[in-house]
Amino acid sequence: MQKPLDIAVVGSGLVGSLLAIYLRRQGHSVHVYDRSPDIRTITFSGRSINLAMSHRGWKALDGVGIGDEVRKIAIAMDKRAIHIGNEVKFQQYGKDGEAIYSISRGVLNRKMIDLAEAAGAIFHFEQKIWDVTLADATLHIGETERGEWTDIKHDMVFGADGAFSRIRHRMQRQSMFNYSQEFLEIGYKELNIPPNPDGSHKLDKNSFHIWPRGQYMLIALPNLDGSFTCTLFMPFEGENSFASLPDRQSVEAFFEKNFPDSIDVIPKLAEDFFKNPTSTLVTMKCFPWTFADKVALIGDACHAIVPFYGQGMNAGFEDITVLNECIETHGDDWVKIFSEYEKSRKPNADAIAELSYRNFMEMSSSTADEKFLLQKKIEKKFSAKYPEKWQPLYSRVTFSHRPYAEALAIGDKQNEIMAEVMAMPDIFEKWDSDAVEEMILDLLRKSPLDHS
Ligand SMILES: Cc1cc2nc3c(=O)[nH]c(=O)nc-3n(C[C@H](O)[C@H](O)[C@H](O)COP(=O)(O)OP(=O)(O)OC[C@H]3O[C@@H](n4cnc5c(N)ncnc54)[C@H](O)[C@@H]3O)c2cc1C
Ligand SMILES: NC(=O)C1=CN([C@@H]2O[C@H](COP(=O)(O)OP(=O)(O)OC[C@H]3O[C@@H](n4cnc5c(N)ncnc54)[C@H](OP(=O)(O)O)[C@@H]3O)[C@@H](O)[C@H]2O)C=CC1
Ligand SMILES: Nc1ccccc1C(=O)C[C@H](N)C(=O)O
Repeated sequence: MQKPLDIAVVGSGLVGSLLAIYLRRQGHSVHVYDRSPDIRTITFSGRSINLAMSHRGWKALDGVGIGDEVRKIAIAMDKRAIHIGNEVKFQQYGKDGEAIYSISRGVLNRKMIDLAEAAGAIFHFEQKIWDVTLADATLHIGETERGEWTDIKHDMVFGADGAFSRIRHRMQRQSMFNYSQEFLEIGYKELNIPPNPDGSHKLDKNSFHIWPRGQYMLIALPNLDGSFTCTLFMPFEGENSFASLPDRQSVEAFFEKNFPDSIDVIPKLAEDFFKNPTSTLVTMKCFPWTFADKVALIGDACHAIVPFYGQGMNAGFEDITVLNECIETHGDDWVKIFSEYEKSRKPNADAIAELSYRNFMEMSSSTADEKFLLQKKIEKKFSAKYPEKWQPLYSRVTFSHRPYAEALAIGDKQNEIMAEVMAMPDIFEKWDSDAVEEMILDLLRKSPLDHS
């Protein structure tokens, strides 16, 4: 336990509500402010209905003993189901027993607010934070940006207010504060596959479904009620884009041509397509993340990434794990805690931003490529035989707690090795042979991966 402080958390999203639980466990009084109404009292309509949770997320939840509670509402997905034409191919994610987990964002967020409240955090909904005075951790709250504001002073403020953070907005005015934001030319739209009349799932429930089509793709994640939430990722403009689908007829024709096996399972295709918004995707980077011992950013507020690795929330939860480790090490020295926290997290946030960006190509193009699938098969076999010599990149990111930056660096070296292996003549015939194994061992001897 630390010396008790009066701490404000701005944002009651996934990261803010979990952080509130951790701060309560350290003995602080915690006030959480959110501009939106209490998500427990409204029908949830935010971005991405469901999310994939993996090892890093589970560790943060288990750290305050709420992992098992959340596991009850999660569905394991141990493989990709890749839909090409009318055929489905499966690609296992990791070792037997390893999986990523589909969870409803709304259900998870509601549960965490309940748990944070039970832990003693006090929530203030429909409170818009417009500004913060960094030097003394004072929040400025009001109905409108130009109207009257109320000032509320705390000992410390955490900005967990998402990709368009107002807390970060104020920090941006500091000299030596670096900031960048880049929107993708690809947007997304959510669609729905309802359950069968008996409540069962229409597609394999324990798979992450992908329809890879190069410049665009459709994905589907299972929900507990037997439905799937689908997301169409596609360019805003050009051929095969949202702009090229202006009406019911064009949408139906596009899906019939490009996703023929989805037609029967998405009954309200055109209706949902025009009812649901087309949303944007952004990568946001900044540094520093903290101001003295007064203000710190956490989660999407300091590292918004594109969603293609399913790691944004996981990375935000890992911020909390690391912050808590810094607290355990440095006691009440918050200057030290903040400085270690941002130094440790920044390179890893940058690494997962890069990996997430790259995973769009892997999902939308490579998964449709026989050579890619063969490469994954070779890596899986080699890693099963020599686990201490080779852990595939996907597992390093998803089923490990080692730093993302290490995964990126080692993954690049592994790719160089695999490029040589895949260039072997007749690789499709001899992928299972001793010659392939020998070649990998030889390349590893010449260029070790620096396993720790
Ligand atoms: C399409 C899509 C799919 C995704 N899929 C996954 C996935 O499968 N796995 C995964 O790990 N991650 C995924 N992510 C990323 C994940 O959604 C985010 O990383 C996560 O929501 C970040 O949580 P947060 O609490 O930091 O921010 P947010 O969830 O954005 O919460 C911020 C909160 O702050 C409040 N707020 C904002 N401004 C103010 C203000 N001025 N005053 C008061 N309150 C304010 C908001 O109302 C909100 O409640 C996905 C993202 C997208 C876009
Ligand atoms: N990494 C990524 O790719 C991410 C992408 N996104 C995308 O960005 C877009 C916006 O996301 P998100 O912020 O979640 O969406 P919201 O719809 O919640 O917010 C969008 C904007 O509307 C304003 N707003 C919303 N609600 C309120 C309110 N109650 N009071 C005052 N202003 C409000 C905010 O403006 P103001 O700034 O003035 O408060 C905010 O910047 C979506 O397309 C989403 O998918 C979002 C997060 C991460
Ligand atoms: N949650 C997501 C949301 C959007 C796009 C991808 C994901 C993923 O999780 C991808 C998964 N990790 C994969 O590599 O197959």
